[in-house]
This record gives sequence, structure tokens and C-alpha cells, in this order.
Amino acid sequence: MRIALYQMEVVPGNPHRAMEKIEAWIKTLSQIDIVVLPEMWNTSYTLTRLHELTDDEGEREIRFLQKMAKQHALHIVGGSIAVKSNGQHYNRSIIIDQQGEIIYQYDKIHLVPMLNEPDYLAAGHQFSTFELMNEKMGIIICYDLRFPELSRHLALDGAEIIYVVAEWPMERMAHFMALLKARAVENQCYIVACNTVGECEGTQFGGGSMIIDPGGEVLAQADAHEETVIVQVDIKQSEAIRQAIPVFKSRRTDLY
Ligand SMILES: O=C(O)CCC(=O)C(=O)O
Repeated sequence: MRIALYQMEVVPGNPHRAMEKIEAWIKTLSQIDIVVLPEMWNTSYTLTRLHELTDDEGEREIRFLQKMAKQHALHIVGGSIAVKSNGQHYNRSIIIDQQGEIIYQYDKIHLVPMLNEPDYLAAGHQFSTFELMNEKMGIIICYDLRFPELSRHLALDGAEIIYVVAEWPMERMAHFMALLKARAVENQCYIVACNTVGECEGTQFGGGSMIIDPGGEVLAQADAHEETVIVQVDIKQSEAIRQAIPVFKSRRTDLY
């Protein structure tokens, strides 16, 4: 399974330009199974303008991702986009398979106070794993990373890969790195983290996108520029590490 992450420079408040950039990027790829985009790639944190920038249920961006998936025979972990839904806005992840079918959608459940999300967005109320290429996977969005229970639930439900799509600020990159590694080691699964770079309304995003294997080894890591990260993932590795260090079996579910 070959995965490519787009550590994209944000295009604040310009969904059309963002789609052009992603299309141009996808055209540069070859022999990739799954592409991963970052958080809120359509608008970035232009939260005061979401009413004019977003489409109902993200239809415009979904149509675009479906077209890309079919044209290039790619599975797309579509990061997240800002969408309008029932008079509110959500930070929504969309997963599309290479036939262009939407196989999973997730609205961010932990809205980040430091970027004022609770003032402009509604929080999601549910999550689950999904299947791509016959493997179970999960996705969380940025601030969700700080809540280990969420990744644990996904891992207990069988996720072998957890995608972390982010617009994580430069000033807290040390937290990002430490939490990503912790989530990989404690859940013994792949962590595939796609962050942004660039700046929106005074916040600088820190890059550092990475793929960590179920043993906690960083397989590839980007710096703080726009960049592509490509890694070949061997999904069987999590089984091997779970047998060698059986933390799932050692859990004291009678006590906690
Ligand atoms: O938790 C953090 O420090 C950053 C979170 C964030 O930027 C986000 O959720 O978009």
C-alpha cells in the first residue's frame, strides 16, 4: 500500500485555487494507492467568511475529489473541508474510494478553542472506523489528537492506520510530534499525519507531516515547507508488534 501525503501550503479563503493546487499535485504522482490531504484545505481558518465560502454539504469539493479519484484511480483521504449543513458549519473529513464512492464522512468532534472553532463551527457527534483496500482505518482531525480515548476506540475497533489531518500551528509543534508518536506506540498502529504549512490570519502552520509505524519508528517526515511525503506501508506490522508487546491483551478493563 503506497500512501502519498500532501503537506500543502494553505490557500486562505480560496476553495477554487485550493482545488487547482490539489489537481496539479495529484498529476505529479505515480504508483500511489492512497492520497491524504490536510485539514480545512478549502478555506483554511477564514472562519468569519465561511457563510460565503462553503458549499452545501461540501458538494463542490466532493464532486472534485470524486473526479480526481476516478480519473487517477486513487483512494482519497480528503483531509477535511469546511462545509455548510442545516444552517451550521462543520469541519468535515471525507473518504472517497477509487470508484468515486464516498465511503465515510466524519465531523470533527473536538473543536479547537485556540483557533476559535467553537464560535463558528458545530461539533460532530459520532465516529467509527472505515475500510479502504480491505483494511480497517480511522481518521481524526487535528485537536482530536489530544484526546487519546478517540484513537484508542478506533484501534480497539480494528484500525490498522489512523490518519491525523491537521492545520497544527508552528508554535505547538513539539506537542504535535510527541502526541503522534504516543498514539502510534500506545495503539500499535500506523499513524499517517498530514499537516499544512503557510499562514492564515496570523497563525503560522508548522508542517512536520509524518508516517509512523506501529513500533513507533518515524518512516518519513516533512520539514516546514510545502512537500510530498510518500511511504510504502506494510499493514501486517501491527499484528507482529501486538503479538510481541501484547498491551491490548494486558489492558485491565475490569479496573478502567
Ligand atoms: O491542539 C493544538 O495545539 C492545535 C489544534 C488545531 O490547530 C486544530 O485543531 O486545528
